[in-house]
Amino acid sequence: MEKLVIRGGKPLAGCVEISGAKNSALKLMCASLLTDDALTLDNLPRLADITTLSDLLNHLGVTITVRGGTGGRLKGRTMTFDASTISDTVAPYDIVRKMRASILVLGPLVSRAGEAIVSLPGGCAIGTRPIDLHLKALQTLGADIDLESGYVRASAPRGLKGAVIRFPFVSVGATENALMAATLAHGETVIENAAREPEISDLASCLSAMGAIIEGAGTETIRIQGVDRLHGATHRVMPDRVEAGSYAVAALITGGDLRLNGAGIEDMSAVIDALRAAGGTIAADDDSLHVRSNGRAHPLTLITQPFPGFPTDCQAQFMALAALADGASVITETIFENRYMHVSELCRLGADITVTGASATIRGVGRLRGAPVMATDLRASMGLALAGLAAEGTTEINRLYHLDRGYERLEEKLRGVGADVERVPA
Ligand SMILES: CC(=O)N[C@H]1[C@@H](OP(=O)(O)OP(=O)(O)OC[C@H]2O[C@@H](n3ccc(=O)[nH]c3=O)[C@H](O)[C@@H]2O)O[C@H](CO)[C@@H](O)[C@@H]1O
Ligand SMILES: C=C(OP(=O)(O)O)C(=O)O
Repeated sequence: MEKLVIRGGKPLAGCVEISGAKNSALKLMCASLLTDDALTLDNLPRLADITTLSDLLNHLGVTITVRGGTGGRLKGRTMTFDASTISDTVAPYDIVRKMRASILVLGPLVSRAGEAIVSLPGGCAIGTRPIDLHLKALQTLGADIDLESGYVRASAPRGLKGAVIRFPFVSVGATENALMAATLAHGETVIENAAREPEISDLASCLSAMGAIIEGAGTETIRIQGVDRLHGATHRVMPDRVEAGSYAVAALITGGDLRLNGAGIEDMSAVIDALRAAGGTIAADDDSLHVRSNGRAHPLTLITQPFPGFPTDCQAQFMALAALADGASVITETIFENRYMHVSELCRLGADITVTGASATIRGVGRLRGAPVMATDLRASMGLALAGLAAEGTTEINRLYHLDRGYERLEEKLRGVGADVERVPA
């Protein structure tokens, strides 16, 4: 076990390279199951979740070749996924329990191999996170679904059949599972009330490069004409908009000035609006986002929403910023029912936050003071790290494995812009 020790109070300044998006990379890797040719992905981040999914794909028979970075040590890796032979269609509990996104092998497996047995991923700290919409979508495409001993058994021995899938509410993962499954279904599939997240568009563009016929990705209606087979392709993973949003908050919360190279600015409007509302000077040029603090943040009113709304994955980070604002902020979480696990830990650093139902009222304080805190989930951990960077004294963040799921070389990137942070044995 390791912990992060942050000696706060230093304004961060300089450039941060933004990595490839975890939440796109994982789905793109699952898409490799749809073809017996090789799929090459560039700009893959070095993250624990990528390793976990690689282990799962290996278990299913996918051969993976890693070709190192495309540039300096902080550049992404290139990996080739060869699923010419799917030797096993069981995604075991031991791997799936480490990462919920493992459920994204279900659609591709049943669509290409005609069957899949995938462990139910279970809930996690941020909510119960059922997968009913994923299962309903695959049933609509003609898969037989049974739940047995903690596993989902999906079968479609004669292949899936295109259909109209109408989601009752927006789900990123269910849209992705349905989209991947539909590429090899017979006939046309229409996904209504689809998620519009940029990661869906990135997945659709990779699938299209593999020969899929897809229209409307990035809108609420996606049309897919099924094809007999997909072929290999090379695709570059989009930038991580949540990582970029997190470093943007690091600039404002420390009174700093950061240039975020490779940030996907066009996918960050809601976050950029929030950074401006907080009083930051934000400039976008080419592929970098320049974020400069103008002193203490202004209070914020934020509501998490599906894209293009403000992302739930940036909620904890902006709550840390609001904790030091010059007035009272209100943040409302509408996506996950339990995504306030960081509140009590922020309060241990001196924040003044009250949660009522889905809303948190954050009364800004003049300063935070370092303390040992416990990370509960990925973004909560980043919220605490950001608060620690601004706090007086030393903050220790335990359970670092949460951060390692989603932030590539965090302490290296932070040290590169002047933070006093180190990883030590816990
Ligand atoms: C690996 C990945 O990309 N994770 C992201 C993905 O998660 P994920 O794809 O799991 O999130 P969803 O969009 O599916 O979840 C949205 C809401 O729908 C609920 N739901 C979802 C599916 C279902 O079958 N039934 C159901 O009730 C969930 O519990 C949640 O309350 O999108 C979330 C929302 O932007 C992000 O916070 C996660 O970082
Ligand atoms: C919640 C997240 O990831 P996951 O869906 O994999 O838990 C996240 O990236 O913030």
